[in-house]
Amino acid sequence: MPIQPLKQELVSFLDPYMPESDGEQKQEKPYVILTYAQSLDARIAKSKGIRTVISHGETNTMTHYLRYKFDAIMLGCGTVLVDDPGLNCKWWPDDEDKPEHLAEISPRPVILDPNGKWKFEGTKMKAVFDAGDGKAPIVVVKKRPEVEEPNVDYLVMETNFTGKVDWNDLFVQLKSQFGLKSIMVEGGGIVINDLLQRPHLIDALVITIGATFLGSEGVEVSPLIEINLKDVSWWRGTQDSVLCSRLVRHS
Ligand SMILES: NC(=O)c1ccc[n+]([C@@H]2O[C@H](COP(=O)([O-])OP(=O)(O)OC[C@H]3O[C@@H](n4cnc5c(N)ncnc54)[C@H](O)[C@@H]3O)[C@@H](O)[C@H]2O)c1
Ligand SMILES: Nc1nc(=O)c(N)c(NC[C@H](O)[C@H](O)[C@H](O)COP(=O)(O)O)[nH]1
Repeated sequence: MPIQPLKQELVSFLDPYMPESDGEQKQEKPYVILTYAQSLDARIAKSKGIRTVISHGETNTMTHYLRYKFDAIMLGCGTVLVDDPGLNCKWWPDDEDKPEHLAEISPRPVILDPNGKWKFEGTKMKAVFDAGDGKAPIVVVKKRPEVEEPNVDYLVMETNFTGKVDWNDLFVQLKSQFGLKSIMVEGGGIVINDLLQRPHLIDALVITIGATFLGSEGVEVSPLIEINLKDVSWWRGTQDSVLCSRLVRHS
């Protein structure tokens, strides 16, 4: 389905929080933003197993604009198993022709799946890839699968006693092994709550706030510790608003 035109004011609103387009970024780690849509009661879905639309058409297009600007889009396996997302980019500049294949402008999906629960085959992401409209994923696993899927790259990483990989190591590996200089992390709940607690790893937040309550059974975004924001800006749309900010880093 085609997306709405991009509200032009969103370009200048987002600009201070975007990665440098070409300049060589000197740091070891890619430029990382955390971006998601939440309800007024800080829920990102009605429940773990339900794909829930929170964004208005305007902010849905904004997400595609972000996909255009970033090298990679990262999600936990909880989200890909429930939402079956395509993760490609359907937006390109008005003054450019439609790309022959949307894969050219789409970010590389990165799926966190240490226990190998998700398969590329049979997904919307695979159908999009087969049509030339999206890139094949990098899957982060703790052990290389016995049967590797065609076109998938596996990044094997150690996990700690909670089954998690070290975020800093992960970002550094994604840049050094795959050349990913910028990553937008889209969720879901476990990933967002974990990363919000690591302000030193997050370069910016882009949060859509929808005019809805999803209820206490919903997937909640609420980090264990207090997190303070700086350089805060707001954009107000027809139905939802967007907050951009940086996170205060602990000394
Ligand atoms: N509104 C939004 O913007 C938005 C965005 C994304 C997802 N969602 C919703 O979120 C829900 C899913 O969230 P969730 O919390 O169940 O799952 P999730 O997507 O956060 O995935 C969690 C899984 O990712 C892996 N993982 C997370 N951190 C890891 C780490 N550091 N190292 C290794 N593996 C790691 C683990 O296997 C973990 O079980 C769905 O309902 C989805 O619709 C909403
Ligand atoms: N920005 C945003 N607003 C929402 O209301 C919502 N539910 C998501 N959720 C993020 C989740 O990862 C989705 O599954 C993919 O964003 C879908 O991606 P596709 O359109 O299939 O490419 N994201």
